[in-house]
Amino acid sequence: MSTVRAEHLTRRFRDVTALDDVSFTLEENRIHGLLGRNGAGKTTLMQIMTGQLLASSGKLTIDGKPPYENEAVMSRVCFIKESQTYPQYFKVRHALESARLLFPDWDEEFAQALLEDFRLPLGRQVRKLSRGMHSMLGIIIGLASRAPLTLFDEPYLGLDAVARHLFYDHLLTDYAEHPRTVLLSTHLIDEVGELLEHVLLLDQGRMLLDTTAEALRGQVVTVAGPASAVDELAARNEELHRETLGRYARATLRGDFGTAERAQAKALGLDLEAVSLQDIVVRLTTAQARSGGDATGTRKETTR
Ligand SMILES: Nc1ncnc2c1ncn2[C@@H]1O[C@H](COP(=O)(O)OP(=O)(O)OP(=O)(O)O)[C@@H](O)[C@H]1O
Repeated sequence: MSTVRAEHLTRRFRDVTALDDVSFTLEENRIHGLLGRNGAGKTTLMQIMTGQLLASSGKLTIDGKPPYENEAVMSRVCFIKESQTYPQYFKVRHALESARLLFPDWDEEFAQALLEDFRLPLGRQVRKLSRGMHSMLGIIIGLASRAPLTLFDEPYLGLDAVARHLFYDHLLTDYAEHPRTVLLSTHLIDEVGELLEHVLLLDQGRMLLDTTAEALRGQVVTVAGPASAVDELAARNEELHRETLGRYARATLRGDFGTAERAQAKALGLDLEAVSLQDIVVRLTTAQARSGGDATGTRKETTR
């Protein structure tokens, strides 16, 4: 178990504000998704969490302690990133042996089972692995580490659909038996929609969304029907997107879509459609750009 707390975290790189006053909590033993467009600040945040970077200001703690140069904290953290490098001579076997030494909760039997499932050859030199096989190695280490805080930063570059689903299945099954805090950053949002219990959405360094997946489903809906009825509902909710065809409109709205609001929409003759996590992310980040974000890493206001 591991809890991560960030308070007013900011990280600047010269004129770029990669993280801008970000506060959130990762509750222990949950699978969190870290979403956001390219350059949103996801990797920067994970680097601060793993003590590879210092914040310019603000505070981040893991179980109450800062991770930077803190071996006791870092022994409980596994960070799997796409750009992981290994010594030139390393074979898959060596990478797994190092991981076994590094992670106190390492499960060798599980690692061997994963190797078989992913069909990764133990004796192959890591530098000769294909792009997807390289990702598999990271995923195997991330899963078998059983680290109380496991971070996956875009872990599956080059992985085919079968291997990606193997990863999702193993993560869910193993997590059910050995709960831990997981943070997964990905652009394949629809694929992980069902996996995530909590969603964090970064946009130009700011936290646009920090909510449970369940709450989010009740917050964003698409309504379709007579434009006047859509207008009525849009007047008391945040409108993220709209398409109009004559007197017919279809709008994605954000608000509190509980039983009463849904009944009201039905009574107005509107159809309600669920919105996929990917569409929610696209709509929120596009609405954000329209409402005053700029391309330099700063933003004027949030939609929260
Ligand atoms: N070492 C650095 N020096 C200067 N700018 C940096 C550095 N690291 C990150 N940045 C900038 O900070 C911003 C956030 O980058 P980051 O890598 O955290 O984004 P990301 O959300 O992980 O993006 P992607 O999804 O494309 O991997 C970007 O504008 C990036 O150019």
